[in-house]
Amino acid sequence: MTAGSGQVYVVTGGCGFLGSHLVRMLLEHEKNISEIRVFDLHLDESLRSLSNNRVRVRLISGDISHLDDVREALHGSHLVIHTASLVDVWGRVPASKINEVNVTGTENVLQACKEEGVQYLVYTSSMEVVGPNIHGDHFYRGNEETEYRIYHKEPYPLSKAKAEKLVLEANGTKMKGGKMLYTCSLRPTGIYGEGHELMKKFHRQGLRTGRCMFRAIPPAIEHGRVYVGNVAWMHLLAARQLQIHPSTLGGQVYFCYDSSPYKSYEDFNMEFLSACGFKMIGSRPLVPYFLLYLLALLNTLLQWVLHRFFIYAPILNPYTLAVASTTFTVQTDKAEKHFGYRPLYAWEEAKKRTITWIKSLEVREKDLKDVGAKGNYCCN
Ligand SMILES: NC(=O)C1=CN([C@@H]2O[C@H](COP(=O)(O)OP(=O)(O)OC[C@H]3O[C@@H](n4cnc5c(N)ncnc54)[C@H](O)[C@@H]3O)[C@@H](O)[C@H]2O)C=CC1
Ligand SMILES: CC(C)[C@@H](O)CC[C@@H](C)[C@H]1CC[C@H]2[C@@H]3[C@H](O)CC4=CC(=O)CC[C@]4(C)[C@H]3CC[C@]12C
Repeated sequence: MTAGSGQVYVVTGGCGFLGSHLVRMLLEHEKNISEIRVFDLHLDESLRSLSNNRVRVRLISGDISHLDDVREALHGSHLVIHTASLVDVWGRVPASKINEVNVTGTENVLQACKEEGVQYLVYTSSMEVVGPNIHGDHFYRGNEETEYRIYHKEPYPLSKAKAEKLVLEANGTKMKGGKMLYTCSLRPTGIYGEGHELMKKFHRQGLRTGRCMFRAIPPAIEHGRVYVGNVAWMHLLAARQLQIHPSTLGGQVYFCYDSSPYKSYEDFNMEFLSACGFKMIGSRPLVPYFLLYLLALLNTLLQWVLHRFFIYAPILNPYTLAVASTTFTVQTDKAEKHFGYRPLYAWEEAKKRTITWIKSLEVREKDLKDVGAKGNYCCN
């Protein structure tokens, strides 16, 4: 296929953790495309060099909350994978901003699809549109049909739920020229893998405490996790099959899953960190839940007191504690039944890749320290 004869895909948020894996996945495994438009507010120039003689990677700087930016990016494209989002459960950004990006941004993508005649939209939703809720209702090995007491108060899950609803309601919309808009929504559980910012934070924290991690959550609390490469693979397959079987995938939601083991969030992270010399202190939580909750409340108070001076957004707050303390795991094969999804990466491969990446962080930290030390020496 000569360059230019294939389809044009748009990946919103394509410079992010999932987005960048998705761009690489499309380049490697999608033969029907000639251009990948990477639409993002913060461009990663290294993606531009991924272009090859078959596929052009075109970086487009823009704000998803600005309709004109989105319209321009989608003009002439064939399909959109919409992953751009403000992923914040720590109070780093105001609720209004989260809503502006995650909800208004999604409205803009839908509006631009209709105006530009883009027929296919795959939306990156989240497990959070379901739960866990803050009442501690466990979601144990649930699927897309499992009844659950959905209760949202936090801006992020609220915004993802609103956005997903808009996407699903837009499925079947008639567009100019008699074309139809087809949409589907993918719900990853906690994504892990190369480039995961939160894992970097846990790793840095652990380095500061002599590679000791202190257990805060009972090991029996399971949290669903899915490898970023498999999430990207599922997006690619959903995008491909939405075009071939729009009546099957259109208007549907699919949890993203693979063979990653069911473990507590902390124990799952230790699958990688223990290979880097870290150890978990405590076979059960070192402090009682009420003390953790008081600490979480204190963090919220400090965030409020300090917010005029700087953004204080620690990992632990009442919401993250509630989520971490409530089982949420999925067991489903809906994506396999509907569009033949099977994980591209087995657990052992996903684990190996993630460990290799974390070890590369250590090399980088050491190099930075060495440069710092030399730098200090030179300045003495
Ligand atoms: N990280 C996780 O564990 C999970 C993430 N998700 C979803 O996956 C998607 C990707 O998440 P991550 O890769 O983790 O986040 P990320 O923060 O690494 O990537 C999001 C991207 O969106 C871009 N973006 C933010 N605001 C924008 C705006 N106004 N205009 C244009 N681009 C903008 C950011 O620059 C970033 O590149 C999101 O939709 C998130 O809700 C779902 C489940 C779990
Ligand atoms: C400090 C300890 C209590 C520690 O165990 C806290 C872990 C906590 C920061 C994470 C536990 C569960 C995570 C969330 C979950 O994976 C679902 C998510 C889906 C998304 O779409 C975005 C990220 C997140 C909200 C994720 C965030 C981090 C946790 C709350």
